[in-house]
Order: sequence, then C-alpha cells, then structure tokens
Amino acid sequence: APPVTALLAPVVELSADRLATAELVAAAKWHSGDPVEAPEREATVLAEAERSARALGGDPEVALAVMRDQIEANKVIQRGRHADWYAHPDRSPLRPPDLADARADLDRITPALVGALTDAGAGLAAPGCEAELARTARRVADERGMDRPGRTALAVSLSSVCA
Ligand SMILES: C=C(O[C@@H]1C=C(C(=O)O)C=C[C@H]1O)C(=O)O
Repeated sequence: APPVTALLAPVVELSADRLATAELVAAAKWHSGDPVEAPEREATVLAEAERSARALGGDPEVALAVMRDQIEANKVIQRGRHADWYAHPDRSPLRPPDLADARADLDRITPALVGALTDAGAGLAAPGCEAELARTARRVADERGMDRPGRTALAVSLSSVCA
C-alpha cells in the first residue's frame, strides 16, 4: 500500500471512534430533551482542536475544518436516531447514558485526531489521498460492521481531510 495509507488509517479509525459516541449522545439527549445541536459545546470542541493543533505544530485551519465535519457527522447520526425513536418508540433506549461520559470520550478523541492529522502532514496533499481515504474508510466500516447511515456519516466526517 502507498505510504499515505498508513498515515490515513489513524485518522479514519479515530473518526469512526468519534462517530461511535453519537449513539450515546443521542440517547442522553432523548431522555433529557436537550437539542442535538449544542453551539457552546461545539465552540469548546473547536477551540480545543485549534489549541491542540498549535501545540503539536500542526495546521490549525486543517484541524478546524476537519473537526467541523466531525461535529456535523455526529449530528447526522444523532438526528437519525431521534427520527428512528420517534417512529419506533419501542426501539428507544430504556436507560439514559450520561452525556458527560460521552463528552469525556470525545475530549480524549479530539486531540488524538488532531495529532493523527498533524502526523499525516503533507500526505494529506498527496495525489492519492482521496482514493486511499475512501478505501480506508470502506475497510474500517467493513471491520466495524457499520450500517449505511454510519458509512455516510463517516464520509461526511472525512470530507475535508485531503487537501
Ligand atoms: C456530541 C454532541 O452533539 C453535537 C456534536 C458535537 C460534537 O461532535 O462534538 C458537539 C456539540 C453538539 O452540537 C454534544 O452535544 O456533545
């Protein structure tokens, strides 16, 4: 495989990890009645990503663009779950997970993802980046048994990774 593949794998794995939190976040908000969109929290996440990028010597603009897509993808999954649970209340989660726990997970993933983007560096501008990114996303989605909406959200989350 081309060298860019090894650099993209952690970016894709961490994006899938991040997306996996959306189910818990959706369930927490389903019970609390909080809206999917939390603008203040988004601002905090983006500020953390920018800070991490600077601390690691990465590109803050890349980190911000990718994290905006990550947040969008997370909301896509949350909205999908809520729509599903409105239509089929019997599928809705019985016990509410703790939103703070899910956010603690997200707070561990964000700097790791910014680190992976920083490590990928110039590889993100390599000619094969988009093709390798798509291939890696398919592999990770297959390995994790991700469903169609999950695969779409993963693609959304990765849309600004390659330059
Ligand atoms: C994940 C959450 O839902 C949304 C997505 C966010 C994210 O992906 O970091 C942040 C805020 C919310 O708009 C959350 O509220 O924590």
